[in-house]
Amino acid sequence: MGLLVKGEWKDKWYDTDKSDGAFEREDAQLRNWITEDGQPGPSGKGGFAAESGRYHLYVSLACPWAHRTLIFRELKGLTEHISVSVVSPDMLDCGWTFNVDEGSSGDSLYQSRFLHEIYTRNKSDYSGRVTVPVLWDKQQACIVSNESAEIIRMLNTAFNGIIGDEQDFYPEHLHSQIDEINERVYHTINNGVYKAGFATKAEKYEAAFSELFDSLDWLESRLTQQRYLVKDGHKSVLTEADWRLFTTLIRFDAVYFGHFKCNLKRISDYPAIQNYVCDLYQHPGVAETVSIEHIKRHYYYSHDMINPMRIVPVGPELNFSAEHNRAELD
Ligand SMILES: N[C@@H](CCC(=O)N[C@@H](CS)C(=O)NCC(=O)O)C(=O)O
Repeated sequence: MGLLVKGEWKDKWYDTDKSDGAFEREDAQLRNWITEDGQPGPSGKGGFAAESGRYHLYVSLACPWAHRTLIFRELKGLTEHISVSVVSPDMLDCGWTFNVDEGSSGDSLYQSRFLHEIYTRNKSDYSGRVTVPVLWDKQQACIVSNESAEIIRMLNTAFNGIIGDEQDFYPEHLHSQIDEINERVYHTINNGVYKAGFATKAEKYEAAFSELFDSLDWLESRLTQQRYLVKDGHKSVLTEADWRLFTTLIRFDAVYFGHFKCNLKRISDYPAIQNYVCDLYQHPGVAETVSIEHIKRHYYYSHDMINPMRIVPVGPELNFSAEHNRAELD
């Protein structure tokens, strides 16, 4: 694990000293948008028009943030239009690598060895963390974005004219409801598990732990009443809020419960949430984006600060293909 400082790779773990033992996630720096006609999006510069075959995603199958982008690529029928490279699950001294022997697909564009080469190809003196996902423009040979929350919004709409798909996971009239749920889910669940797992002081871990399980209780009661998180009139509808939550829930029992010490309850102890995960997992195209093997290997093997012997647990038994009762709910 490390970062780039003026284009030079430095092997360095997260610095929690400056925040008294709390893990604080850095904001993504590269924030351009693909739009239908290449006009600038809400941030960054323009010139990134939606085109078939022009863009490439660098992802890790282990990473919950990258996972969102793979799900949207599937849901929106973009697999033929946006190519993908998968990094190795092992993220050690050199950061994310394209080591094929360890399960990477290799870098089909530049045959790079390390993901940090993609960041310096974009900007030779880049300083910052080298994270997945990365959305790459093959035409201009540069990074469009390294912020998953924004990449999924681009995939949701920018390519509609090309693919003829109008499914909208962030409909205008539901923005405020979706944003409000995303806010709580992000801070207490998506990033909450990391705040618990990467804390270096007990009180910071305990604070994240209690917020996390308060939010899971809130979700259990909400999902007992309704199929999806957001209501549109009487019925709930599937939105990006569900997909953003899903990528954390699917990793929970395999990794966060043990490795990040989020062990008050497993997801399988919450009947409604467990069925909800199965429901989303069984949505067409989604199971293909889930690799429990990469997920377990990445966290347990890469974070030697937390698991110095790098032994990857064999269990638990997981069955996301089980029957669920969710279709009966509003
Ligand atoms: N804001 C980013 C966060 C991405 C992120 O933190 N990815 C992790 C993998 S789960 C990563 O690449 N970490 C490497 C590092 O922090 O050095 C997003 O959502 O796209």
